[in-house]
Amino acid sequence: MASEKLFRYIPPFPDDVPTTPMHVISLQRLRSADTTASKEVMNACQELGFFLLDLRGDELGETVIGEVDALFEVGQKILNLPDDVKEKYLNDAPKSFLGFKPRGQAKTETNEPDRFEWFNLGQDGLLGNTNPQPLPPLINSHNSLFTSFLQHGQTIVSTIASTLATQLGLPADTFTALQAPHKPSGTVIRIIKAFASPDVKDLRTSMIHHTDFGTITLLANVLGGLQILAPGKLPTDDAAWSWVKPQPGCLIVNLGDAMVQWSGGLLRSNVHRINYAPGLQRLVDRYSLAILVRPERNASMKRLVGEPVEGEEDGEGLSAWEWEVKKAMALTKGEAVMQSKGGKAAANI
Ligand SMILES: O=C(O)CCC(=O)C(=O)O
Ligand SMILES: [Fe+2]
Repeated sequence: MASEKLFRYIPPFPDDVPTTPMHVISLQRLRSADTTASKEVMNACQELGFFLLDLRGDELGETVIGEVDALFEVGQKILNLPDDVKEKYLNDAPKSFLGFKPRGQAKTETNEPDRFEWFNLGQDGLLGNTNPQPLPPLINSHNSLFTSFLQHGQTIVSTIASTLATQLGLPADTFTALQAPHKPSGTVIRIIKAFASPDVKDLRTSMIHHTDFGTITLLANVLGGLQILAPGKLPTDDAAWSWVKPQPGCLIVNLGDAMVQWSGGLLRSNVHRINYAPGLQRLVDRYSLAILVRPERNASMKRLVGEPVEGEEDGEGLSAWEWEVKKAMALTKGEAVMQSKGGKAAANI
């Protein structure tokens, strides 16, 4: 997450909206294998599938805070490039999700066009795993910043993944070995612009509710707008949604479906969405930044804990790439049920 600095120039997050209670876990304590912090990560990943990671006071964390600040500035410029530049780097969905996604390419739950744009910058091109991704000069000129942010983010992801493996009684490198940054994968850095919602008659979702496909997502928010669905509730239940209040110096961490699959349902990927920003925050455009880590293409999606359960989705025999294509196809055919997966009911935090 960004430093205090970026929070100074935005309308305040209101104090009269329901917010999601979340564990705040210190990166410094996690990196020194602190038992309490490790158990707390495990609990958060079973109960909600989301937690806040406090980067402050850790050398790597402080570096990432600086990189997030710099990337928020660049990201805003990238997402405001003229349309004729963006058109040259459009994604080729569903074949490839790299590049710009224009506003309205997907639908919201009311079947209306979505209200966000994004740019997906692939890890493979950045780290030389494949040919470079065609990039606008504005991104190319910041290649080293994007690359170091990605590498630092991957170090954080690997700390979380090893903590979870150890907590599950597996060898520490169980998950990290399946998502090595130098092996081809669908891992991306994503910058998002969710448009302001000035019209009170048109307060609706920007990005439809979903779970992330991959393993671990690191997310930097400054403005509100991200909402989490309470475990056990239906997305159609308005009262079941609460807002995430962004905290300076903290990243939002959430697990994706691949971690649920590998852990045989012990870990949780929770439904979330981008709604309009709360209070006066809805009057300004909202930018966010994420690293969405996916398993390497050839990784096995076999569950590593417990036995397959009849009737439950099973990746046995599938590679990560085949598993992702199967999921993407189900999504486009409207067959996918966007519901939280795995985990156990939340205790009071
Ligand atoms: O921008 C955000 O706060 C969330 C974005 C998100 O959920 C996603 O890109 O998968
Ligand atoms: Fe997401």
